[in-house]
Amino acid sequence: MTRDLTITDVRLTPILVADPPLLNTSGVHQPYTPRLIVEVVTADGISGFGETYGDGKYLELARPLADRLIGRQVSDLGGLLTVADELTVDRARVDNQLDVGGQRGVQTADKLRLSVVSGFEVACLDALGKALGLPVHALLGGKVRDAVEYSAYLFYKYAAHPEGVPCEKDDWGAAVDPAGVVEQARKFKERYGFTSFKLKGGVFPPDEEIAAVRALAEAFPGHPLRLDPNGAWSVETSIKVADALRDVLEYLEDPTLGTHAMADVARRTGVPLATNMCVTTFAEIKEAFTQGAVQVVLSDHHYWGGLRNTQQLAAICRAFGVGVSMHSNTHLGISLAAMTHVASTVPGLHHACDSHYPWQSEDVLTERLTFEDGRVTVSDAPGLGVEVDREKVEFLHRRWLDDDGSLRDRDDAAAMRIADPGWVAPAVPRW
Ligand SMILES: O=C([O-])C(=O)C[C@H](O)[C@@H](O)C(=O)[O-]
Ligand SMILES: [Mg+2]
Repeated sequence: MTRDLTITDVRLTPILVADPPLLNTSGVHQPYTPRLIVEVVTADGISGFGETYGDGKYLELARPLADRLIGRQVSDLGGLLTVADELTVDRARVDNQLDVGGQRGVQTADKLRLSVVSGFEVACLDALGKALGLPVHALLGGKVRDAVEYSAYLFYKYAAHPEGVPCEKDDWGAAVDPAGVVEQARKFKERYGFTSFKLKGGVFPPDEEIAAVRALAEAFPGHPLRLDPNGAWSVETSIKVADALRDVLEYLEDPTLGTHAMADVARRTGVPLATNMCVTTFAEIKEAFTQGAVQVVLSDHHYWGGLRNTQQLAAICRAFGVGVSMHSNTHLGISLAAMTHVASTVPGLHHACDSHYPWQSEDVLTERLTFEDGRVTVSDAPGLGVEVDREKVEFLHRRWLDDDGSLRDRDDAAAMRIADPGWVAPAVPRW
């Protein structure tokens, strides 16, 4: 049967989703965080869904991109990138700006455009797959594994958001010391079967974080462990931590900022370094790889510009003998499905991928995706293989509409100031 793949409508729905009080080097997560749900509709009435960052700077590019897609084909993924390239980015959004509290380095117009287009690319692939009766992994060339392994993403965490702040409750408890971190890891293992553990560091002085990783190693012997302080340490501190943990770390993630500093640490410790900060664009690859600055690149289809770019990144990594895995920010089930499809197509995925999904008690799917033995099964249903619940989207959109603007742009430092009014995101390196 011939299908009409013409895009006739693109619906953009900004939402706010519950987020627990997770600590990182800039502060703490706010009780609700913005995401954007992208729905692409074809002439045949098929809807495809994607999600991406929902902060204002992304929304202001998403609308003009949506308008320019009407009349194009959902299958025209190359053209989608070309259209996105033409979007004008407000200079104030990029001049001297950091993204996600600096976790992706300096903001650029290209990074902004790629982050927006990623949600549209996934939506187009979902619609195309549904139209053709093919899963997204088949559109990407086919899966090479039936399930994708994820790691437990451990965070230092307060028991609750500050008294009086509207929020959803969670049952994870506090984790502000080694015993709390081990307890959290136990829950992750019990609930989802994860066997790799990543601790988000850069929160407490390095000796305390070394003690937490040691406690994990003792509680879970032989399990791959990672520590990620988001560049909070100097080269000398990074070397000290690497030396203290070399026998238990699978890798150290972004201990310090910048290619030269990372290369110095890698050279002087021999501990593998992973990154989602020093290599975040194709342009940064050459220098980082030739200097030996990173041994594992953590791709994130949201900011690399989609699933096809993620595959290209993986191919480049393979050519250089550099490992590849996946980074994650707060995301919902649409993105977990997208991550799982693309990860299923990447040969040589030797490290469990990151995912924040277990931290999200709310979702826009009729049925949440599940982890079995730490793995998500790759769906063979058409498109992403997930169904979006419009009532849930509407509920979370209503929350976004009702917000006075204070939660519409992620600000971990502002959230920290509610508990600690003098807080400013520390300059890095902090230690
Ligand atoms: O470096 C990383 O893995 C991240 O950037 C993940 C998240 O952004 C995490 O640090 C967070 O949300 O606080
Ligand atoms: Mg990281």
